[in-house]
Amino acid sequence: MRYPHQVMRTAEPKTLNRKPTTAMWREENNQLVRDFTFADFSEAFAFMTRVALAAEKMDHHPWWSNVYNNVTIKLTTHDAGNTVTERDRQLATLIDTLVA
Ligand SMILES: C[C@H](O)[C@H](O)[C@H]1CNC2=NC(N)=NC(=O)C2=N1
Repeated sequence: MRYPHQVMRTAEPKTLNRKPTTAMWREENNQLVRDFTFADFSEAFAFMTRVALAAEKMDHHPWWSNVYNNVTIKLTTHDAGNTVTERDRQLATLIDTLVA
């Protein structure tokens, strides 16, 4: 049986468990770069929301761009003169767990 609040629910958050079709991180111009392609904008933006919360917790923030279902993330440490540091590698690893 369904309770009223269940009837009101919208679609299941299927977005959060789906694997994107991506290559892994590459190092390019002193940045760790990874491109992600999702099924649609909702999936891409759900992913970005999760990354944003994780980044804020780490106090380490991505450069990123989003066009519809594509997200590109570039990680570098501006406190270290825009070089790749352990903090970038940690955030990359964390981001990987959010799409796994
Ligand atoms: C003051 C603050 O902790 C720093 O500016 C943090 C915030 N987020 C950051 N993010 C990134 N990508 N590089 C940094 O050097 C950095 N530094």
